[in-house]
Amino acid sequence: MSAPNAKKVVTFITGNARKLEEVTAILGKDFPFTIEAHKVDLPELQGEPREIAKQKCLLAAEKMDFKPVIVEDTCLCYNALNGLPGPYIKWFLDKCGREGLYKLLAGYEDKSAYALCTFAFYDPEQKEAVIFEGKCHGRIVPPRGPDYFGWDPVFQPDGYDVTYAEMDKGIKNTISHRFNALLAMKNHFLTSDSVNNGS
Ligand SMILES: O=c1[nH]c(=O)c2ncn([C@@H]3O[C@H](COP(=O)(O)OP(=O)(O)OP(=O)(O)O)[C@@H](O)[C@H]3O)c2[nH]1
Ligand SMILES: [Mg+2]
Repeated sequence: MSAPNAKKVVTFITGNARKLEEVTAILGKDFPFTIEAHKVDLPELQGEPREIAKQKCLLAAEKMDFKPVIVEDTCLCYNALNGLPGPYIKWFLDKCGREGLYKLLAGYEDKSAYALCTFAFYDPEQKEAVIFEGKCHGRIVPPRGPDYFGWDPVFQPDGYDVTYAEMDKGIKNTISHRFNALLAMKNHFLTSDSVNNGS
């Protein structure tokens, strides 16, 4: 049995170590759950971002015997392409590389884009996935900065003259799509009865 004031545990299911690093850094200590990570490569689903996150979350919950889990799905959306590559950015990055992600927009003047992060939390009491979204607007530029994380070198957030890859991690983690989605999730839990009652 856990101590009365022990934090509940929620498992973050992801196959991506970089995501986990950022989530841990952003949530810090003032999150009402203890985050445990579990590495599972979940299927890359098709469709609209919210529906993908919801289905991904239900698959993850099933694997974890319907305990509380969170998953996250990230999109990189080009305005000139009506939101594509969007949820398919993982394959575009894999097949075209970072330079290719920039060259995709060669025929378009509009280089604007947004990064979209969608978290889904499986709530065992409600038996449903609750969705939290966060965005960061910017534009697609020729790759600059270290190749540490995915498409970070080609995304330059609005208001900055450096890419995600060039900026200090501490700055990225206070303006990013992931930060904004986690802020929404954190606010939900800080006002949620089930967490505050310790039930
Ligand atoms: O430069 C980046 N900065 C970011 O902040 C970021 N967040 C995600 N990604 C990449 O975008 C694709 C999303 O696909 P994705 O959401 O399915 O992730 P994934 O399959 O790697 O992990 P997961 O699905 O097991 O959680 C994958 O290629 C990720 O590496 C990022 N790249
Ligand atoms: Mg994935």
